[in-house]
Amino acid sequence: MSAEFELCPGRKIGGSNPCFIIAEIGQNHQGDLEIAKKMIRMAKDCGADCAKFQKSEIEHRFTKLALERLYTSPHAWGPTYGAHKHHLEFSHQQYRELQQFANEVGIFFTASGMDEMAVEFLHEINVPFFKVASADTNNIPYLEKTAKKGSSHVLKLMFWCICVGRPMVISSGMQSMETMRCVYQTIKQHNPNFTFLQCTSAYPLPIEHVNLSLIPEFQKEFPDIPIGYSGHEAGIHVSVDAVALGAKVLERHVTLDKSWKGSDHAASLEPAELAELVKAIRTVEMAMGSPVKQMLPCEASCHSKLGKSVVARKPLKKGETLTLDMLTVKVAEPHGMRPENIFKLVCKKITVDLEEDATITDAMIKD
Ligand SMILES: CC(=O)N[C@H](C=O)[C@@H](O)[C@H](O)[C@H](O)COP(=O)(O)O
Ligand SMILES: C=C(OP(=O)(O)O)C(=O)O
Repeated sequence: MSAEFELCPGRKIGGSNPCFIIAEIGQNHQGDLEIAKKMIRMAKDCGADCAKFQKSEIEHRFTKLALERLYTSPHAWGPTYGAHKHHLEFSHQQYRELQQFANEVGIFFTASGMDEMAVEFLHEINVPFFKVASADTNNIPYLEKTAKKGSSHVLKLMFWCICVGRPMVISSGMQSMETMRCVYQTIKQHNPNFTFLQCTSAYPLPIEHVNLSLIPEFQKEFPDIPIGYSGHEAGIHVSVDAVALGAKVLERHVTLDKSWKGSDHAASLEPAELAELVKAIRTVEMAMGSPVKQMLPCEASCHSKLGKSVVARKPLKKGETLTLDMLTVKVAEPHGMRPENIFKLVCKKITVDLEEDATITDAMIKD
């Protein structure tokens, strides 16, 4: 069972807690605040736990030349990458409005801080946890500063004031396991509460590069943190499988319409798919059930109709010493000794006369 911690007020992840589902609105709002609000409401209506955005302080995230780069993609919102990114970026005031809206709707609200200044802002508005996008996962100075950020959960004990780090959800796209080990060591020094998400950063992600088997591998490498999955493949099935393999956090891009302009829409889930995904995850979690193998009360009726017992293969005389060829296994009436115990009867004495097919019970046996 993986470690658990409180990711958002009153909501733990890891252990046997339900998978925490993040609806990644990202930049699928097209730069339109009203669409962003519709998407927050949609995420809530579909049963997601959290609505997430991507916050950049553009001049801190990109170099001048990167912003001046021509962006000729059909998904471009401007002639240069800078113009494109500015079109998609909400202001601080707009973020506060979205946060307030999410609060009213009743869904957790956060964003990936796409640079250190963005993290400062998210800290200021008191998001419940920091999401580290894959592109920053090997940005060690950023990780150190982010991990050190105190949270609103400040415990005041007499003269002591203990700051518990704001939890972190860290994606692993474009990274190696060696880098992830270094990330683990970096974060762990400052913040005990974090999770790694298996992620491959391709949009849409070809199924052969999903590598779900990395979920148990991550869990082996880092047994004391919960592991999750950030998926960019089309459809919902792989994400449900990720949960069956132990993902305790699941992040998927969401959209109001996959055909819209924008790099992420094609690999995103429309509302009906998100609702189906949430339902399927809750179903598979229930189906994962218990690791203890035993006959369950719900199997009693099947067992009573078709469960087998040890019976006499031929007529037996009171006092006879049993050998294996005197016994067989059948669906019998009444039920008797369980078949797995048949070998224990060999060399024991039968204390009653029995007809062929008669059920053998414990009470009929003597050493
Ligand atoms: C790696 C990373 O940050 N990926 C993000 C999260 O998955 C994406 O949402 C990008 O922001 C998006 O694909 C960028 O698209 P464009 O370049 O058209 O603005
Ligand atoms: C890029 C992001 O996520 P991921 O790396 O998980 O795709 C993000 O959270 O902005």
